[in-house]
Amino acid sequence: MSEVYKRWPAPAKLNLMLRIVGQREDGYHLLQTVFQFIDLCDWLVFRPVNDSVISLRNPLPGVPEADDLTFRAAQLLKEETGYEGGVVIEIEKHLPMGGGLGGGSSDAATTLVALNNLWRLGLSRERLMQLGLRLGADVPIFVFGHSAWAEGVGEVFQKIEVPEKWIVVLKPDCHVDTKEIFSSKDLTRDSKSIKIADFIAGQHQNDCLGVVRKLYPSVDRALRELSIFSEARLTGTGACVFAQFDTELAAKKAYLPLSKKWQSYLCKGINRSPLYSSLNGA
Ligand SMILES: C[C@](O)(CO)[C@H](O)COP(=O)(O)OP(=O)(O)OC[C@H]1O[C@@H](n2ccc(N)nc2=O)[C@H](O)[C@@H]1O
Ligand SMILES: Nc1ncnc2c1ncn2[C@@H]1O[C@H](COP(=O)(O)OP(=O)(O)OP(=O)(O)O)[C@@H](O)[C@H]1O
Repeated sequence: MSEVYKRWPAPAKLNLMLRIVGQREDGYHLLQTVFQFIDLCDWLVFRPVNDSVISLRNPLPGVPEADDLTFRAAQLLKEETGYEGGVVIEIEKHLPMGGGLGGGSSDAATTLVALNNLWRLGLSRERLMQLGLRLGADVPIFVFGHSAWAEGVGEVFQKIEVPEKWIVVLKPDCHVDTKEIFSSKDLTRDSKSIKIADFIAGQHQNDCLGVVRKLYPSVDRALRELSIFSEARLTGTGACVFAQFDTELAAKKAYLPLSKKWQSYLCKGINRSPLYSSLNGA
């Protein structure tokens, strides 16, 4: 009989606002952003093996195994701890790639948290966040596991509670390159810092919006079509755009017509990552 292994969730995130307030000497940008998760997830399975090899059961099309963030996260854990075992990783991919929903980063964070548990490594959440940052700026929030006001390059967190609204996400048919947006000469890099209270009062600006709209006309179209129903925003550097709704009914009224034309998702904002409910039930 084949063994049944646990499935670990890797949720998507949204940036409910994003301000660029400076730039470090290494080129990375200093941000103020608000992260919230949505109940749309990739699912990962980790099967222990008797040798020391890390492998992917079903590598993602177009992503060489050694570049996959789950592979790199597992390898980093082995390097850091000297752990000698291996693992086969299986990814059930649902999150669109290059959509600004942080799918690859979330897969990496789930790998760090799950293998820390399965391999009994005993690393603290703080340490896993530091390791995650070496894989990408968006990895630490998924290890943190709670909605947050974030500063630094997006890795210094303060827990916040954000209304858990219904959300419609549209994925325009393009892949936005985060690096390209952050290297644009037209990017606003000197926004004034604001306070959490300003965000709560309605400051939802995303400083990447102007550059992304100009370079990617389909993002511009998605924003215009979604804004007929509610305030439409860009997550991260895109390509995904989203709008919040107070009721499921209102969200469906937007989702139904838009989903005929756009790759779209009807989901809910969540303040606690399902990764930790999964860990506690491990
Ligand atoms: C835009 C956000 O999605 C907001 O959550 C993230 O800051 C991006 O996070 P990410 O996709 O994990 O990005 P990384 O893979 O670390 O970085 C991609 C590229 O974006 C630029 N980058 C990223 C994050 C940051 N705070 N400043 C930057 O300038 C860097 O040129 C970097 O080479
Ligand atoms: N497990 C993975 N899942 C998705 N992409 C991965 C993975 N591992 C590596 N990648 C690479 O990372 C790139 C970005 O993918 P991802 O889905 O994380 O984009 P994103 O949602 O725009 O991320 P972010 O919001 O962090 O910029 C992909 O095009 C792919 O080449």
